[in-house]
Amino acid sequence: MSAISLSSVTKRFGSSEIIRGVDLVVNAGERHALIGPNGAGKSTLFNLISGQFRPTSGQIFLNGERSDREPPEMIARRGLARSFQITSLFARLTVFETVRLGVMANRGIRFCFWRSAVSHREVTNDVDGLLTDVNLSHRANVLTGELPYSEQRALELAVTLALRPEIVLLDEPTAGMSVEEAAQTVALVRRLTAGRTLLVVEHDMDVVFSLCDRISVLVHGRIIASGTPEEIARNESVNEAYLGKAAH
Ligand SMILES: Nc1ncnc2c1ncn2[C@@H]1O[C@H](COP(=O)(O)OP(=O)(O)OP(=O)(O)O)[C@@H](O)[C@H]1O
Repeated sequence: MSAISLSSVTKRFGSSEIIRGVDLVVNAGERHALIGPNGAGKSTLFNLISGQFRPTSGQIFLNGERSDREPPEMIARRGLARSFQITSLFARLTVFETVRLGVMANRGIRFCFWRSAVSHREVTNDVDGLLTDVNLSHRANVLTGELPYSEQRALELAVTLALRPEIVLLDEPTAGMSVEEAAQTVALVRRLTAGRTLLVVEHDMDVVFSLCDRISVLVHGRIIASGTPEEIARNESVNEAYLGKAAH
């Protein structure tokens, strides 16, 4: 069963075709990396899957059902969450308050929060659980803007997971991190995405090859290969178009 499936998807901005006929399948429960050079269209593809953009042509399916005509809120309700760089938005909120916004949004989406009186305790328990999951319990009362960078990214993960998604889209979760921080983040992402489907854009090939079950390579708006890390590592056109250069 595919969690995400794209069929002949294109996206134009004015006269430039950025996504040029993408077929992509992300199986339910797998961790799938989307890699490719700068400007290949990876963020655009994320925006198409999460409903921020509509394809110019082609079709997108989530869990087998067409999704490309639906707005982002509807797609979130279908169980897809993507990470956002939220920490600059909520710099004056504490870590606890920031995660609570995510929990409240999720309850609003799923349980008609405005109608049912959900107890303060339930929300607090959810927030505490998420903070424990991302190892930020000890930071609950710190202002978001004062967290060190890697903890800001962990906080984004907590807010993304507050939506209790089946499908998670992460955009460069280890960008700007030291080797040690990146390794910790990989362990965290691995643990927190167990039992879910993950599609991740990532430039660090160590992260990609250690975290993901399958990899798709996007070059100039086209998927030039999809396969296991081993298949991708020995694919000649991938090495020519991307990995060789990345290694270089
Ligand atoms: N809203 C837009 N309007 C016009 N052009 C856009 C828009 N969004 C993206 N593009 C163009 O699409 C191309 C692909 O951009 P995109 O950000 O998707 O690439 P990327 O693979 O994510 O790159 P990077 O790895 O550098 O983040 C770029 O040339 C960009 O300028």
